[in-house]
Amino acid sequence: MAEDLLVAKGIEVTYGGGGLFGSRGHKVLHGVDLSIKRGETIGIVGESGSGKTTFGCALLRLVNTSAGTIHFDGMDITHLPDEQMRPLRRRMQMIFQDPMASLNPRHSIRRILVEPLLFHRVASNAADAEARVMSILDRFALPKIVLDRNAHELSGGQRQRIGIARAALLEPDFVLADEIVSGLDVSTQAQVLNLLKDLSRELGLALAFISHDLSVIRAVCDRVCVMRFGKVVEEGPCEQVFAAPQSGYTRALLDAIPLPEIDPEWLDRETLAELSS
Ligand SMILES: Nc1ncnc2c1ncn2[C@@H]1O[C@H](COP(=O)(O)OP(=O)(O)OP(=O)(O)O)[C@@H](O)[C@H]1O
Repeated sequence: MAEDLLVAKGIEVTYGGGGLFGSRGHKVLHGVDLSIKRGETIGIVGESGSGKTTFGCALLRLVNTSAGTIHFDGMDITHLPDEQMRPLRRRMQMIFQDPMASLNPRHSIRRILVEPLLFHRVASNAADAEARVMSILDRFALPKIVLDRNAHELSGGQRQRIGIARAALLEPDFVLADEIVSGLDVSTQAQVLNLLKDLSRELGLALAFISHDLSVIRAVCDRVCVMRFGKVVEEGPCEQVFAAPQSGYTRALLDAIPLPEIDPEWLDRETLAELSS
């Protein structure tokens, strides 16, 4: 059985607090436990405000935790100082819902893809970086011309693929994808999800997929973790949770979804080819 890559135990996060009047702040995570194995894809689902993004950010050490522990690849990173976190940053990538917000609008796509490769020393020199970028463009079915464009000159689906390519180029062990397909039309969603699934399989990377859309989670994830009010109310293999949810909240979430927009069938290549022909 694959080993745990990321293990979070008893995570608590409080926003605000302190200040002039000594406010206690707003506690949004109340002891969240989750472990993710190498090569595993886990979906984190729950209504708006349930704490999904906060939890994802806590896993990546992007927000401070007030209690709990986070282990990455066997190392306790809960309070690791920034300079010791830096080499781990390459291995823990995040892909955002709005790629426009994460792709510098003043930089060409070439620069956006090449610079992190040199910064993190994944590529040994500029020529090596360029070669790696070229091969991922092919892999992601992106035309070479996008390299000379800026993010606002691309389509939403292309931008999202660039966001994924930038993360994948760094050869991470863990990728957190936060609502990355919610702004895309259904067939583009399927293409983006397909790419991520393939990458996770090929690179053996662990993928945490935050979505409020249960059909997306069901289409791509091995396991699902259902959150409500900053706690995990249910967690287990997707098939099991979708077929026989144990918590009333999960049942309510499932009952509330309309017929799935993304049929898992859509994720096979032949269907995709049919769609795009
Ligand atoms: N930087 C912040 N400062 C203060 N409160 C915050 C901050 N970020 C999030 N919150 C609050 O924390 C709670 C959880 O927010 P979070 O974004 O983690 O939930 P979510 O489940 O990801 O929601 P959504 O699906 O709408 O993105 C919400 O009440 C939100 O208002």
